[in-house]
Amino acid sequence: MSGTSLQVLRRLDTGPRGLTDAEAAARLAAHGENTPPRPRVPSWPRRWLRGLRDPFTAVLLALGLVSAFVAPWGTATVILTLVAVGCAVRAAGERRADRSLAALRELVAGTATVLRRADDSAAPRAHEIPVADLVPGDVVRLGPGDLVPADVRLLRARGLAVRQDAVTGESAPVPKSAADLPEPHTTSALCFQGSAVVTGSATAVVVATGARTRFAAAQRSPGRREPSAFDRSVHGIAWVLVRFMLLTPPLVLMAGAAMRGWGPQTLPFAVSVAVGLTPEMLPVIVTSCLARAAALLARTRRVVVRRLPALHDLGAIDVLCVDKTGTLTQNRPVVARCLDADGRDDPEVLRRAAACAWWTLQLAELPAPDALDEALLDTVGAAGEEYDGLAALPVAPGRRLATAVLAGRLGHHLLVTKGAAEDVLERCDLPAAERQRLLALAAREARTGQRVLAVATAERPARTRPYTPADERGLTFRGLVTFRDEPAPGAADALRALTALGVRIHVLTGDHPATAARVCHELGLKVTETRTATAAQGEAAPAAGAIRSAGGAVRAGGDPASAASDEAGAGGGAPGVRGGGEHWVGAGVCPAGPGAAGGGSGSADEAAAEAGGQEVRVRTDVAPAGAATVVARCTPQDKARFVARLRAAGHTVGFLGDGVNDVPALLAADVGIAPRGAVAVARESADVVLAEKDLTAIGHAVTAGRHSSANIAAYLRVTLSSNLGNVLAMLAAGLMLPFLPMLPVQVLAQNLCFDAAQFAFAHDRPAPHELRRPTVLRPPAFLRFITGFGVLNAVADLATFGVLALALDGPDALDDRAVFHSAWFTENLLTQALVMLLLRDGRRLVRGGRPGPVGWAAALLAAVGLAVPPSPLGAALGMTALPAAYHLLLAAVLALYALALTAARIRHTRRRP
Ligand SMILES: Nc1ncnc2c1ncn2[C@@H]1O[C@H](COP(=O)(O)OP(=O)(O)OP(=O)(O)O)[C@@H](O)[C@H]1O
Repeated sequence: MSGTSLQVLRRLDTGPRGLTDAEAAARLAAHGENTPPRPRVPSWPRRWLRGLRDPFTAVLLALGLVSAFVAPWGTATVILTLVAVGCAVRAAGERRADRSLAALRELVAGTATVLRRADDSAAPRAHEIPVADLVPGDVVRLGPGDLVPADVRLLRARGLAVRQDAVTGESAPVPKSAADLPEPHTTSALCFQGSAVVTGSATAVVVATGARTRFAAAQRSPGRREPSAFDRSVHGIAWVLVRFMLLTPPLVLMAGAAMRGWGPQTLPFAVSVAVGLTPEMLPVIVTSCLARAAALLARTRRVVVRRLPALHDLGAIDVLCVDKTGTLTQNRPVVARCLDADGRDDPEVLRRAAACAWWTLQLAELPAPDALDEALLDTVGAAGEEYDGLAALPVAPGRRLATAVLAGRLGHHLLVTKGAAEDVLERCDLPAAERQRLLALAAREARTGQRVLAVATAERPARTRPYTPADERGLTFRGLVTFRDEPAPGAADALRALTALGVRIHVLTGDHPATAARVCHELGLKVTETRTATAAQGEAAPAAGAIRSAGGAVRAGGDPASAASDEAGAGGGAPGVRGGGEHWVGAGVCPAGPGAAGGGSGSADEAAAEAGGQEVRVRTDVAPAGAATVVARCTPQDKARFVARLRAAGHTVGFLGDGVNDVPALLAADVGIAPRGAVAVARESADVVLAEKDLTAIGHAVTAGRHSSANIAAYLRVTLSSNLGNVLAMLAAGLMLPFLPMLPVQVLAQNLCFDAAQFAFAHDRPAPHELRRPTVLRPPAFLRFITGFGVLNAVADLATFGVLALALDGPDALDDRAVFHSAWFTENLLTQALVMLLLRDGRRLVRGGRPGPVGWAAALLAAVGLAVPPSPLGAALGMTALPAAYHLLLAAVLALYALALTAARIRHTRRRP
């Protein structure tokens, strides 16, 4: 919307004081709710067609089409039916999952701060209202972490920068200003729905809502992240198999041609064998497993999984990085003490800090005070009213201090600065020794677990030129204010549960290291290492920041033994600050929970980082399993870099954070998790959102992720080793026999039965030990497993036939093709049923006296295997009834196979680390 801000206000029939309640209600009725346009629900055919993009289904389709041209219609029909049914089941699963997620999104819908008046004469008041209730003409306030709730025209803005990639695709923050500029530049005064406020604050008038916003027109989702752990492993396995599948038909063809010359059925048989190898139900079973678990989590724990594969990644995480304030603590600080430079109580320090908070709040027009400012104002009241506020330089991501410029004595301005002790003292005129002493004083307070702000002032000659951070120099130190912030309820239990699940905790915080270490201690985490991450040059260079100690002393390689002795030096395990605070390097943390082992003996799992040309080695695996590390004074980029390094070192990393500072790390992690109460942009960036306060839901979500991953893994293990065994046996038999070991249609029918039985895996319950550690599908280990068991399966198949052929009527029986085909069909389904039961990795066959879903499915599969050959369906498929003696021998052979399978599995389990 073009024009000056005044013209825009007039056109919208509103004013800078906002609408009255009655006007807003009338406009809501006229314009409708400000609900973001619902993502277009794909139609059934579209969903169905999307299923064809899956590599297995695509290969299957190609094989179906080939056989339509070269084979009898039966083969092509069975293959194409498989494709059609697979796509339909998958589309139905996705639709169900989408519906339950859409309903859940309501649970985490956002709010906006709007100025409304009771009637024309009343003063405007800031209200927090649901975003859906905004109307054109409303005046809203925006602050860091907010998602712009509608298309707005800025009326006033301070230091505002927004990320508007959801609308325009540009991912770098864009500066915005309220200035009335000529036509081509007016977009700098517009912010679009779906943009995220990175820094600064603003007051703006709503110009468009709902379907009339730019976001509705663009319908773009925020920038995609790189493939997750889940995508990586499933794709890894899928592509190996697809290659193998593509190789199978030529191999079968060549073998067949060599043995029997080209026959009319050789090509269809080759195609069927390739189909037999395909785990075509993989996408369907993956979707069903994940969708079921996500729906259950939402219902029972109110955990919203916004991206289904994130559930698998949750099950795979071995490291969870958490921020402290608002996640491990309540972020409801209360002023505890105010002290002067000598550590004596001094209420004047508190009054100055509160004056700074008051005027920052007024002048920066933040929609809500920052929690520390709120605590100051709660204690002192409107402390700044005796001054006149002139300018404010608020806190921003990567900037740990705030300054208010007040009118001082005649002809002078008074700068009041409060912020992180290191950052404020760095800007004070002080001898180095005095600075060290004051840092030690701050560290002493922090060691009690309190949050600490330093306060400083400066008097300057009055001027009209605007103030910038460069003016925060030559300050006079006034004292410290400390705050208590209680641990979040449930945080200790949640950490204990995660530790018991084998997840290591790293605390990444913007706060003082000693405060963070103390909070960890109170939550039952024993600190094994604490580091300080500092941006190279304060707030000016967050991008160049690297993890290093505050005093510049780099903790190179972090020797675990020295971490342990640091800890002793800091007071027998109590986390603490040594050497006056600034050279705070390392004390350690170890969880007090199960699996905790003191000290640190991790292997040298290191990642390197460049810091201003200087190579800094950062240990990512210092502590033993379950132990925690604290990295303090992190900028948002430090947090993201730490997460990225852990991922590069092979960990699957979750990040739990609630603030605008946490957004880069939420996006950098395999799984971003936002707690209830997180700012809108953090919720929007997260894969998983907790709708309840209770952090213990994370442990349940991790278990749910492991549950579904374990089922997917069991399905893959069973189906792939069985399919591979069958294909190998068929290839070998094809070379030995003068006829095809099975007719193509029989191969496909048997495959169809097995596929149907596999659905039981979506409903299975994994063995308890599978839920106790991260579940990662590692393609190489996986492929080794299926090759080993596949070969065993093939040997069993061939041995069975050798024995049976000899024991029945001698080698001549092989001439009876129908008997051979029927025997193979039955044997195949029975061995597949056995594999389903025995390769499930320690799961019980029977629970509470009843077989589980996989038990029932295996029984049904075996029954089909026995019943089909003598039935009319069997006759239609070219099979015949088998002699009774065959069944007796088959039972004996199957018993031997079951023994061999169990022995091999036990051996495999023992060898596994
Ligand atoms: N309103 C404020 N005024 C002055 N300084 C502040 C204010 N809020 C925060 N700070 C300073 O900035 C530091 C970093 O704040 P930031 O929001 O990055 O992290 P945090 O809230 O302390 O911790 P976490 O990263 O765990 O959420 C704080 O420790 C404090 O020293």
